[in-house]
Amino acid sequence: MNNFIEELRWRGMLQDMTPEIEEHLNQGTASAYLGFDPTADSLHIGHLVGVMTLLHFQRAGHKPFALVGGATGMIGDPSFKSAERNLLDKPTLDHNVSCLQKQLAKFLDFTEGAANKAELVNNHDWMSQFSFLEFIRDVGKHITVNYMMAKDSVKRRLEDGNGLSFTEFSYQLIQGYDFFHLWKNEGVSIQLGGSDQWGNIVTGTEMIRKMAGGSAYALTVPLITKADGSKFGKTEGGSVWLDPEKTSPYAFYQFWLNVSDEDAAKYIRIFTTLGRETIESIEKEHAEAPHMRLLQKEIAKQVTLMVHGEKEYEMAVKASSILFGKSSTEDLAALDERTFLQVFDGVPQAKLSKSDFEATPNVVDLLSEKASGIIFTSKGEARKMIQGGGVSINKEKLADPNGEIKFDLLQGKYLLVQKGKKNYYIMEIQ
Ligand SMILES: N[C@@H](Cc1ccc(O)cc1)C(=O)O
Repeated sequence: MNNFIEELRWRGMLQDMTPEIEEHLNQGTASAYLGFDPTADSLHIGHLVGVMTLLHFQRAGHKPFALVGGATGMIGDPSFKSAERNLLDKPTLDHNVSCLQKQLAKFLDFTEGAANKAELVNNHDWMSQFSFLEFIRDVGKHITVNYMMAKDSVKRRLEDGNGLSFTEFSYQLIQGYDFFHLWKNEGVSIQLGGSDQWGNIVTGTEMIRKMAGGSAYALTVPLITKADGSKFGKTEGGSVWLDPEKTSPYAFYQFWLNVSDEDAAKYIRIFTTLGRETIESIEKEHAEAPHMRLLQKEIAKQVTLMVHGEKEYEMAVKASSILFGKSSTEDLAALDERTFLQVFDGVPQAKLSKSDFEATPNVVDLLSEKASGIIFTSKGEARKMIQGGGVSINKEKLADPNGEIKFDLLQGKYLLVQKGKKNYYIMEIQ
Protein backbone atom coordinates (compact mmCIF):
# COMPACT_ATOMS: atom_id res chain seq x y z
CA MET A 1 0.00 0.00 0.00
CA ASN A 2 1.20 3.51 -0.80
CA ASN A 3 1.83 6.24 1.67
CA PHE A 4 -0.71 8.91 0.71
CA ILE A 5 1.38 11.96 1.58
CA GLU A 6 4.54 10.53 -0.02
CA GLU A 7 2.57 9.71 -3.14
CA LEU A 8 1.18 13.26 -3.40
CA ARG A 9 4.59 14.73 -2.67
CA TRP A 10 6.51 13.07 -5.51
CA ARG A 11 3.64 13.77 -7.86
CA GLY A 12 3.85 17.49 -7.08
CA MET A 13 0.32 17.38 -5.66
CA LEU A 14 0.99 18.66 -2.17
CA GLN A 15 0.36 22.31 -1.36
CA ASP A 16 -0.39 22.67 2.35
CA MET A 17 -1.38 20.52 5.26
CA THR A 18 -2.14 20.97 8.94
CA PRO A 19 0.41 19.64 11.45
CA GLU A 20 0.34 16.00 12.54
CA ILE A 21 -1.72 14.76 9.64
CA GLU A 22 1.06 12.30 8.73
CA GLU A 23 1.05 10.77 12.21
CA HIS A 24 -2.72 10.59 12.02
CA LEU A 25 -2.65 8.74 8.68
CA ASN A 26 -0.02 6.34 9.96
CA GLN A 27 -2.36 5.18 12.71
CA GLY A 28 -4.54 3.18 10.32
CA THR A 29 -7.43 3.60 7.93
CA ALA A 30 -8.65 7.20 7.90
CA SER A 31 -11.57 8.86 6.11
CA ALA A 32 -11.35 12.05 4.07
CA TYR A 33 -13.74 14.03 1.94
CA LEU A 34 -13.53 16.42 -0.96
CA GLY A 35 -16.45 18.48 -2.26
CA PHE A 36 -17.65 19.43 -5.73
CA ASP A 37 -20.25 22.14 -6.25
CA PRO A 38 -22.86 21.51 -8.95
CA THR A 39 -22.21 24.73 -10.87
CA ALA A 40 -22.64 22.95 -14.24
CA ASP A 41 -24.08 19.69 -15.55
CA SER A 42 -20.62 18.12 -15.89
CA LEU A 43 -17.26 18.05 -14.18
CA HIS A 44 -14.38 19.52 -16.18
CA ILE A 45 -10.71 18.57 -16.21
CA GLY A 46 -9.91 21.00 -13.41
CA HIS A 47 -12.05 18.80 -11.16
CA LEU A 48 -9.97 15.78 -12.10
CA VAL A 49 -7.26 16.93 -9.71
CA GLY A 50 -9.71 16.49 -6.82
CA VAL A 51 -10.82 13.15 -8.23
CA MET A 52 -7.20 11.96 -8.45
CA THR A 53 -6.56 13.10 -4.89
CA LEU A 54 -9.47 10.99 -3.64
CA LEU A 55 -8.27 8.11 -5.79
CA HIS A 56 -4.77 8.19 -4.29
CA PHE A 57 -6.31 8.39 -0.84
CA GLN A 58 -8.28 5.22 -1.53
CA ARG A 59 -5.30 3.46 -3.13
CA ALA A 60 -3.37 4.18 0.05
CA GLY A 61 -5.97 2.08 1.90
CA HIS A 62 -8.07 4.93 3.26
CA LYS A 63 -11.76 5.67 2.84
CA PRO A 64 -12.72 8.50 0.45
CA PHE A 65 -15.96 10.49 0.50
CA ALA A 66 -16.93 12.49 -2.58
CA LEU A 67 -19.40 15.21 -1.64
CA VAL A 68 -21.68 16.89 -4.13
CA GLY A 69 -22.78 20.27 -2.88
CA GLY A 70 -26.55 20.32 -3.37
CA ALA A 71 -26.67 22.92 -0.56
CA THR A 72 -23.45 24.88 -1.19
CA GLY A 73 -24.30 24.96 -4.89
CA MET A 74 -27.37 27.02 -3.94
CA ILE A 75 -25.07 29.70 -2.50
CA GLY A 76 -21.87 29.79 -4.59
CA ASP A 77 -18.36 29.74 -3.16
CA PRO A 78 -16.90 33.28 -3.14
CA SER A 79 -13.33 32.04 -2.52
CA PHE A 80 -10.96 34.03 -4.74
CA LYS A 81 -13.82 34.99 -7.04
CA SER A 82 -13.86 38.61 -8.05
CA ALA A 83 -17.62 39.05 -8.38
CA GLU A 84 -20.88 37.88 -6.90
CA ARG A 85 -22.42 35.10 -8.98
CA ASN A 86 -25.95 34.49 -10.12
CA LEU A 87 -27.96 31.92 -8.25
CA LEU A 88 -28.94 28.74 -10.08
CA ASP A 89 -32.57 27.68 -9.93
CA LYS A 90 -33.64 24.49 -8.20
CA PRO A 91 -34.38 22.33 -11.27
CA THR A 92 -30.99 23.21 -12.77
CA LEU A 93 -29.26 22.41 -9.50
CA ASP A 94 -31.03 19.07 -9.13
CA HIS A 95 -30.08 18.16 -12.66
CA ASN A 96 -26.44 19.19 -12.10
CA VAL A 97 -26.24 17.24 -8.84
CA SER A 98 -27.37 14.04 -10.51
CA CYS A 99 -25.00 14.52 -13.46
CA LEU A 100 -22.03 15.02 -11.12
CA GLN A 101 -22.99 12.06 -8.98
CA LYS A 102 -23.04 9.80 -12.01
CA GLN A 103 -19.64 10.99 -13.16
CA LEU A 104 -18.02 10.71 -9.75
CA ALA A 105 -19.31 7.18 -9.35
CA LYS A 106 -17.05 6.11 -12.21
CA PHE A 107 -13.72 6.99 -10.69
CA LEU A 108 -13.61 5.54 -7.20
CA ASP A 109 -14.08 2.01 -5.94
CA PHE A 110 -17.59 1.59 -4.55
CA THR A 111 -17.38 -2.19 -4.16
CA GLU A 112 -19.74 -3.25 -1.40
CA GLY A 113 -18.02 -4.90 1.54
CA ALA A 114 -14.59 -3.35 1.11
CA ALA A 115 -13.47 -1.67 4.33
CA ASN A 116 -12.42 1.46 2.48
CA LYS A 117 -15.32 1.55 0.02
CA ALA A 118 -15.87 5.02 -1.43
CA GLU A 119 -18.98 6.97 -0.44
CA LEU A 120 -20.99 9.57 -2.29
CA VAL A 121 -22.77 12.20 -0.17
CA ASN A 122 -24.82 15.33 -0.77
CA ASN A 123 -24.74 18.16 1.77
CA HIS A 124 -28.33 19.06 0.93
CA ASP A 125 -29.32 15.94 2.87
CA TRP A 126 -28.24 17.43 6.19
CA MET A 127 -28.38 21.16 5.47
CA SER A 128 -32.05 21.00 4.49
CA GLN A 129 -32.84 19.79 8.02
CA PHE A 130 -31.78 23.10 9.51
CA SER A 131 -33.92 26.16 10.04
CA PHE A 132 -32.21 29.52 9.61
CA LEU A 133 -32.63 30.33 13.29
CA GLU A 134 -31.21 27.02 14.38
CA PHE A 135 -28.22 27.39 12.10
CA ILE A 136 -27.22 30.87 13.22
CA ARG A 137 -27.82 29.93 16.85
CA ASP A 138 -26.14 26.52 16.96
CA VAL A 139 -23.41 26.89 14.36
CA GLY A 140 -22.85 30.58 13.67
CA LYS A 141 -22.30 31.34 17.34
CA HIS A 142 -19.00 29.44 17.34
CA ILE A 143 -17.30 31.44 14.62
CA THR A 144 -16.61 35.15 14.83
CA VAL A 145 -17.13 37.52 11.94
CA ASN A 146 -13.56 38.70 12.54
CA TYR A 147 -12.34 35.18 11.89
CA MET A 148 -14.43 34.85 8.75
CA MET A 149 -13.25 38.20 7.41
CA ALA A 150 -9.58 37.45 7.93
CA LYS A 151 -9.51 34.82 5.16
CA ASP A 152 -7.45 35.54 2.07
CA SER A 153 -10.19 33.94 0.01
CA VAL A 154 -12.68 36.73 0.76
CA LYS A 155 -10.32 39.62 1.52
CA ARG A 156 -10.34 41.07 -1.95
CA ARG A 157 -14.11 41.07 -2.10
CA LEU A 158 -14.30 42.82 1.26
CA GLU A 159 -11.89 45.47 0.10
CA ASP A 160 -13.15 46.26 -3.36
CA GLY A 161 -16.18 48.40 -4.04
CA ASN A 162 -18.65 45.70 -5.00
CA GLY A 163 -18.33 43.79 -1.77
CA LEU A 164 -19.85 40.45 -1.00
CA SER A 165 -23.42 39.54 -0.15
CA PHE A 166 -24.26 38.06 3.23
CA THR A 167 -25.28 34.96 1.27
CA GLU A 168 -21.84 34.29 -0.20
CA PHE A 169 -20.12 35.41 2.99
CA SER A 170 -21.98 32.63 4.82
CA TYR A 171 -20.65 30.00 2.44
CA GLN A 172 -17.68 29.07 4.63
CA LEU A 173 -20.03 28.28 7.51
CA ILE A 174 -21.90 25.75 5.40
CA GLN A 175 -18.75 24.06 4.15
CA GLY A 176 -17.40 24.23 7.70
CA TYR A 177 -20.54 22.57 9.00
CA ASP A 178 -20.27 19.84 6.32
CA PHE A 179 -16.89 18.93 7.74
CA PHE A 180 -18.31 18.92 11.26
CA HIS A 181 -21.26 16.78 10.17
CA LEU A 182 -19.09 14.21 8.38
CA TRP A 183 -16.59 14.19 11.24
CA LYS A 184 -19.32 13.55 13.80
CA ASN A 185 -21.45 11.08 11.86
CA GLU A 186 -19.06 9.36 9.47
CA GLY A 187 -15.71 9.58 11.21
CA VAL A 188 -14.27 11.78 8.50
CA SER A 189 -11.14 13.40 9.95
CA ILE A 190 -9.60 15.02 6.89
CA GLN A 191 -10.83 17.43 4.25
CA LEU A 192 -9.00 17.58 0.93
CA GLY A 193 -9.30 20.34 -1.64
CA GLY A 194 -7.62 22.72 -4.03
CA SER A 195 -5.41 25.40 -2.51
CA ASP A 196 -8.25 27.94 -2.90
CA GLN A 197 -10.22 25.86 -0.39
CA TRP A 198 -7.82 26.26 2.54
CA GLY A 199 -9.87 28.99 4.19
CA ASN A 200 -13.13 27.05 3.99
CA ILE A 201 -11.51 23.85 5.19
CA VAL A 202 -9.98 25.35 8.32
CA THR A 203 -13.28 27.00 9.22
CA GLY A 204 -14.40 23.36 9.46
CA THR A 205 -11.51 22.25 11.67
CA GLU A 206 -12.20 25.29 13.84
CA MET A 207 -15.87 24.30 14.23
CA ILE A 208 -14.91 20.74 15.09
CA ARG A 209 -12.58 22.05 17.78
CA LYS A 210 -15.02 24.59 19.19
CA MET A 211 -18.25 22.61 18.94
CA ALA A 212 -16.91 19.25 20.06
CA GLY A 213 -13.33 19.66 21.22
CA GLY A 214 -12.26 17.36 18.40
CA SER A 215 -9.37 17.51 16.00
CA ALA A 216 -9.43 17.24 12.26
CA TYR A 217 -7.00 17.89 9.44
CA ALA A 218 -6.71 19.79 6.17
CA LEU A 219 -4.69 19.01 3.08
CA THR A 220 -4.68 20.99 -0.14
CA VAL A 221 -3.34 20.35 -3.61
CA PRO A 222 -1.91 23.07 -5.85
CA LEU A 223 -3.97 24.79 -8.48
CA ILE A 224 -2.87 23.58 -11.88
CA THR A 225 -0.87 26.11 -13.83
CA LYS A 226 0.47 26.29 -17.35
CA ALA A 227 4.07 27.09 -18.19
CA ASP A 228 2.98 29.94 -20.50
CA GLY A 229 0.93 31.56 -17.77
CA SER A 230 -2.48 31.08 -19.42
CA LYS A 231 -5.35 29.40 -17.65
CA PHE A 232 -5.31 25.61 -17.43
CA GLY A 233 -8.16 23.61 -18.90
CA LYS A 234 -9.52 26.19 -21.30
CA THR A 235 -9.54 25.94 -25.06
CA GLU A 236 -11.00 28.25 -27.66
CA GLY A 237 -14.20 26.31 -27.23
CA GLY A 238 -14.26 26.91 -23.45
CA SER A 239 -13.79 24.36 -20.69
CA VAL A 240 -12.74 20.79 -21.37
CA TRP A 241 -15.67 18.81 -19.95
CA LEU A 242 -15.78 15.16 -18.93
CA ASP A 243 -19.23 14.72 -20.47
CA PRO A 244 -18.68 13.34 -23.99
CA GLU A 245 -21.70 15.32 -25.22
CA LYS A 246 -20.07 18.58 -24.16
CA THR A 247 -16.47 17.80 -25.18
CA SER A 248 -16.11 14.92 -27.60
CA PRO A 249 -13.61 12.21 -26.62
CA TYR A 250 -11.66 13.23 -29.73
CA ALA A 251 -11.38 16.88 -28.62
CA PHE A 252 -10.62 15.66 -25.10
CA TYR A 253 -7.80 13.45 -26.40
CA GLN A 254 -6.47 16.28 -28.57
CA PHE A 255 -6.40 18.63 -25.59
CA TRP A 256 -3.90 16.41 -23.78
CA LEU A 257 -1.93 15.71 -26.94
CA ASN A 258 -1.35 19.43 -27.33
CA VAL A 259 0.07 20.30 -23.92
CA SER A 260 3.62 21.68 -23.90
CA ASP A 261 6.61 19.49 -22.98
CA GLU A 262 7.07 21.36 -19.75
CA ASP A 263 3.44 20.97 -18.73
CA ALA A 264 3.40 17.33 -19.86
CA ALA A 265 6.08 16.38 -17.32
CA LYS A 266 3.92 17.90 -14.58
CA TYR A 267 0.56 16.63 -15.79
CA ILE A 268 1.60 13.01 -16.26
CA ARG A 269 2.23 12.87 -12.51
CA ILE A 270 -1.03 14.58 -11.59
CA PHE A 271 -3.55 13.16 -14.04
CA THR A 272 -2.43 9.55 -14.39
CA THR A 273 -1.81 6.82 -11.85
CA LEU A 274 1.35 5.68 -13.64
CA GLY A 275 4.15 4.89 -11.19
CA ARG A 276 7.32 6.85 -10.72
CA GLU A 277 9.63 4.49 -12.61
CA THR A 278 7.30 4.23 -15.58
CA ILE A 279 7.01 8.00 -15.78
CA GLU A 280 10.75 8.51 -15.51
CA SER A 281 11.44 6.03 -18.26
CA ILE A 282 8.87 7.68 -20.57
CA GLU A 283 10.53 11.01 -19.82
CA LYS A 284 13.91 9.64 -20.79
CA GLU A 285 12.59 8.32 -24.06
CA HIS A 286 10.74 11.57 -24.67
CA ALA A 287 13.92 13.62 -24.17
CA GLU A 288 15.67 11.63 -26.87
CA ALA A 289 13.03 12.45 -29.45
CA PRO A 290 10.75 15.25 -28.20
CA HIS A 291 9.03 15.57 -31.59
CA MET A 292 7.48 12.13 -31.04
CA ARG A 293 5.53 13.63 -28.13
CA LEU A 294 5.66 10.41 -26.15
CA LEU A 295 4.75 12.11 -22.88
CA GLN A 296 1.73 13.82 -24.38
CA LYS A 297 0.58 10.61 -26.05
CA GLU A 298 0.82 8.68 -22.81
CA ILE A 299 -1.11 11.30 -20.80
CA ALA A 300 -3.74 11.56 -23.53
CA LYS A 301 -4.07 7.80 -23.54
CA GLN A 302 -4.29 7.33 -19.78
CA VAL A 303 -6.72 10.19 -19.15
CA THR A 304 -8.96 9.36 -22.11
CA LEU A 305 -9.07 5.71 -21.03
CA MET A 306 -9.95 6.68 -17.49
CA VAL A 307 -12.65 9.18 -18.42
CA HIS A 308 -14.11 7.72 -21.63
CA GLY A 309 -13.01 4.08 -21.83
CA GLU A 310 -11.29 1.91 -24.38
CA LYS A 311 -13.63 2.28 -27.36
CA GLU A 312 -13.68 6.06 -27.32
CA TYR A 313 -9.93 6.15 -26.83
CA GLU A 314 -9.37 4.03 -29.91
CA MET A 315 -11.74 6.18 -31.92
CA ALA A 316 -9.87 9.31 -30.82
CA VAL A 317 -6.53 7.83 -31.87
CA LYS A 318 -7.92 6.84 -35.26
CA ALA A 319 -9.47 10.25 -35.74
CA SER A 320 -6.19 11.93 -34.85
CA SER A 321 -4.28 9.87 -37.39
CA ILE A 322 -6.63 11.08 -40.12
CA LEU A 323 -5.54 14.66 -39.75
CA PHE A 324 -2.03 14.20 -38.45
CA GLY A 325 -0.73 10.92 -39.86
CA LYS A 326 -1.31 8.10 -42.29
CA SER A 327 -4.82 6.83 -42.58
CA SER A 328 -7.01 4.80 -44.85
CA THR A 329 -10.56 4.79 -46.15
CA GLU A 330 -11.34 2.17 -43.50
CA ASP A 331 -10.09 4.43 -40.70
CA LEU A 332 -12.32 7.19 -41.97
CA ALA A 333 -15.35 4.94 -42.28
CA ALA A 334 -14.81 3.72 -38.71
CA LEU A 335 -15.50 7.16 -37.19
CA ASP A 336 -18.92 7.85 -35.81
CA GLU A 337 -20.66 10.96 -37.10
CA ARG A 338 -19.93 13.11 -34.07
CA THR A 339 -16.22 12.33 -34.21
CA PHE A 340 -16.08 12.81 -37.98
CA LEU A 341 -17.66 16.27 -37.72
CA GLN A 342 -15.38 17.17 -34.81
CA VAL A 343 -12.24 16.17 -36.68
CA PHE A 344 -13.24 18.28 -39.65
CA ASP A 345 -14.77 21.05 -37.63
CA GLY A 346 -14.55 24.30 -39.60
CA VAL A 347 -13.66 22.84 -43.02
CA PRO A 348 -15.65 24.25 -45.95
CA GLN A 349 -18.81 22.32 -46.70
CA ALA A 350 -20.75 21.93 -49.91
CA LYS A 351 -24.29 20.60 -49.97
CA LEU A 352 -25.85 18.61 -52.77
CA SER A 353 -29.19 16.87 -53.17
CA LYS A 354 -29.29 13.12 -53.50
CA SER A 355 -30.87 13.21 -56.94
CA ASP A 356 -28.36 15.75 -58.19
CA PHE A 357 -25.56 13.63 -56.79
CA GLU A 358 -26.85 10.50 -58.47
CA ALA A 359 -27.11 12.29 -61.81
CA THR A 360 -23.51 13.58 -61.71
CA PRO A 361 -21.54 11.81 -64.48
CA ASN A 362 -17.94 12.09 -63.24
CA VAL A 363 -15.64 13.36 -60.50
CA VAL A 364 -14.63 16.54 -62.29
CA ASP A 365 -18.24 17.70 -62.41
CA LEU A 366 -18.76 16.68 -58.83
CA LEU A 367 -15.82 18.68 -57.51
CA SER A 368 -16.34 21.81 -59.56
CA GLU A 369 -19.90 22.66 -60.62
CA LYS A 370 -21.71 20.46 -58.13
CA ALA A 371 -19.62 21.71 -55.25
CA SER A 372 -20.85 25.26 -55.95
CA GLY A 373 -17.29 26.43 -56.61
CA ILE A 374 -16.24 25.74 -53.05
CA ILE A 375 -13.69 23.08 -53.97
CA PHE A 376 -12.67 24.00 -57.54
CA THR A 377 -13.77 27.09 -59.39
CA SER A 378 -13.41 25.53 -62.85
CA LYS A 379 -13.48 22.13 -64.47
CA GLY A 380 -10.04 22.75 -65.98
CA GLU A 381 -8.49 23.37 -62.60
CA ALA A 382 -10.10 20.24 -61.18
CA ARG A 383 -8.98 18.13 -64.11
CA LYS A 384 -5.39 19.32 -63.85
CA MET A 385 -5.08 18.64 -60.17
CA ILE A 386 -6.71 15.20 -60.41
CA GLN A 387 -4.32 14.25 -63.20
CA GLY A 388 -1.43 15.43 -61.07
CA GLY A 389 -2.52 13.02 -58.35
CA GLY A 390 -3.38 15.75 -55.86
CA VAL A 391 -7.01 14.99 -55.09
CA SER A 392 -8.63 12.26 -53.05
CA ILE A 393 -12.11 11.37 -51.95
CA ASN A 394 -12.57 9.48 -48.70
CA LYS A 395 -8.80 9.09 -48.58
CA GLU A 396 -8.68 7.33 -51.92
CA LYS A 397 -6.57 9.06 -54.56
CA LEU A 398 -8.39 9.97 -57.80
CA ALA A 399 -6.67 9.00 -61.05
CA ASP A 400 -9.17 9.67 -63.81
CA PRO A 401 -11.02 13.01 -64.04
CA ASN A 402 -13.72 11.34 -66.09
CA GLY A 403 -13.98 8.48 -63.64
CA GLU A 404 -17.35 7.44 -62.28
CA ILE A 405 -18.43 8.31 -58.81
CA LYS A 406 -18.36 5.09 -56.85
CA PHE A 407 -17.61 6.04 -53.29
CA ASP A 408 -19.43 4.84 -50.21
CA LEU A 409 -20.92 7.83 -48.44
CA LEU A 410 -19.58 8.23 -44.91
CA GLN A 411 -22.42 7.95 -42.40
CA GLY A 412 -24.64 7.52 -45.45
CA LYS A 413 -24.27 11.21 -46.38
CA TYR A 414 -20.75 12.64 -46.48
CA LEU A 415 -17.80 12.63 -48.85
CA LEU A 416 -14.47 13.87 -47.61
CA VAL A 417 -12.53 15.63 -50.34
CA GLN A 418 -8.83 16.37 -49.92
CA LYS A 419 -6.97 18.78 -52.14
CA GLY A 420 -3.21 18.60 -51.76
CA LYS A 421 -1.98 17.67 -48.29
CA LYS A 422 -3.89 20.01 -46.08
CA ASN A 423 -7.08 21.27 -47.70
CA TYR A 424 -10.16 19.35 -46.71
CA TYR A 425 -13.77 19.79 -47.79
CA ILE A 426 -16.92 18.00 -46.83
CA MET A 427 -19.68 17.33 -49.34
CA GLU A 428 -22.97 16.58 -47.68
CA ILE A 429 -25.46 14.70 -49.80
CA GLN A 430 -29.01 15.06 -48.55
N1 LIG B 1 -16.30 24.93 -2.03
C1 LIG B 1 -15.89 23.86 -2.87
C2 LIG B 1 -16.90 22.74 -2.96
C3 LIG B 1 -17.28 22.18 -1.62
C4 LIG B 1 -18.57 22.26 -1.14
C5 LIG B 1 -18.94 21.77 0.09
C6 LIG B 1 -17.97 21.18 0.89
O1 LIG B 1 -18.31 20.71 2.12
C7 LIG B 1 -16.67 21.05 0.43
C8 LIG B 1 -16.33 21.57 -0.83
C9 LIG B 1 -15.59 24.41 -4.27
O2 LIG B 1 -16.09 25.41 -4.63
O3 LIG B 1 -14.88 23.80 -5.01
